[in-house]
Amino acid sequence: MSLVIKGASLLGEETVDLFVDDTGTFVDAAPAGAETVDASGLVALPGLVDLHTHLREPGREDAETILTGSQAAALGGYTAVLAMANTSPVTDTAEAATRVWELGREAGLVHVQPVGAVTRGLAGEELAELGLMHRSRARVTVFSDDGKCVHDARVMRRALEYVKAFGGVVSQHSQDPSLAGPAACCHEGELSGRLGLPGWPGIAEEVVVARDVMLARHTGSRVHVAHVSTAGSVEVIRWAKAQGISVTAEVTPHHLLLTTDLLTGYDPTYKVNPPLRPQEDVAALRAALLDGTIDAVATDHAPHARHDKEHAFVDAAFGMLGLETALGVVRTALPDLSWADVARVMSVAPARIAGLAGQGQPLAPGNPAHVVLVDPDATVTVDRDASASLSRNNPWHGRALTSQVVHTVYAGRLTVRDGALAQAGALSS
Ligand SMILES: NC(=O)N[C@@H](CC(=O)O)C(=O)O
Ligand SMILES: [Zn+2]
Ligand SMILES: [Zn+2]
Repeated sequence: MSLVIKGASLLGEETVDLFVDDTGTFVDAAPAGAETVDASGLVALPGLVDLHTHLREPGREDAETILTGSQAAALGGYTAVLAMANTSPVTDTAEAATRVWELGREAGLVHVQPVGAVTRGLAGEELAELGLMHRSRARVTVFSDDGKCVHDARVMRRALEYVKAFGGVVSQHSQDPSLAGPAACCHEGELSGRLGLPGWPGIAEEVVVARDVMLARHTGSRVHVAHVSTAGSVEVIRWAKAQGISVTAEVTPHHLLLTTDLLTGYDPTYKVNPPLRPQEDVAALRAALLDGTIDAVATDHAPHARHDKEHAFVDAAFGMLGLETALGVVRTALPDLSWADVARVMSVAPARIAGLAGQGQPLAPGNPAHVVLVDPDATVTVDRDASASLSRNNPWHGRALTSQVVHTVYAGRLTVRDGALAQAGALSS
């Protein structure tokens, strides 16, 4: 099906018509018989790209599947997601990575790009099949033990040396386990003491970020810092970039808007790794995103079944949903961010970091048609039950967020139309 996207405001600037042919490519004139999508008043951005998504398949299909996670992604305006490796079994072989990639293709709603584990079983000891995963059909280029830190410096050094050969990148979950162990669940400070919750100090993140940028310098390889959460980490990354070290970084929507004081009610919805931080850190993260020290926003969409999340705070699983709300949270947290900057941090930079050809490209003839059309003025009150995700651990429930995804186009096909999933029939046409 070819498309005419009529009257869209390109990155919030001039109003244009966009034409898509039946191969899913932008062209410079309306193809015969094209379907018209009314985009008047809507902002057109390149389809969003999420560097950090947990899809839970294989292993925890009660919490999310590749299909339901793809649906949530499309509703959030995404056309590509990187699926983290901490599934069961772990994505640590070419076969496992290829399977995730294939299931993503079958779902057909976004590009699902598997992230490969750095170490076998995420155990932090032996390297996983990095080269084989890269040479598989999935062409894995991003490797991460996310959920766990690659804390052994020798293993991290080896991994960086190994992926350098093919331009890969290691995305690190920065958490020194001797400073913040598995029980650590609340930003360490006056509040963690008062609440009696095990503290997760900012320094446990910062020492790993500092070590890793030095390893990146030493190896000449590329490191990516997942879910940066403290002002101290921002300082280290700013310094490293100024030295010309190949480091990139992401921040989550929740770390841009929510603060640690939400934990006073012991609501496990707000339990996440790394933990919510004080306002000073939130302010530093916002400033770092604006000045380019932090390259990208990544959701860290972390669905959990009720029976894993609805526990006493210390026993509940870490993580919160994010795909469907990310754009609204970014717009709400940073109302002055230009649409060009939204495109930069949510599409262009993440596509570049992950090396995803065809994603994060200008909406121009010759490029694949991955587009999101956003109502910039809408206010949406989040309802956790109106979600494509199988999980309900949504920290935004009941909150009003600015802007709404109206249509999403993936490879020239409408995956979301008028704010709802497009019919399967329309997808296959
Ligand atoms: N962010 C989280 O709190 N949880 C993630 C793991 C992770 O991103 O570290 C998960 O897999 O549930
Ligand atoms: Zn993590
Ligand atoms: Zn994660």
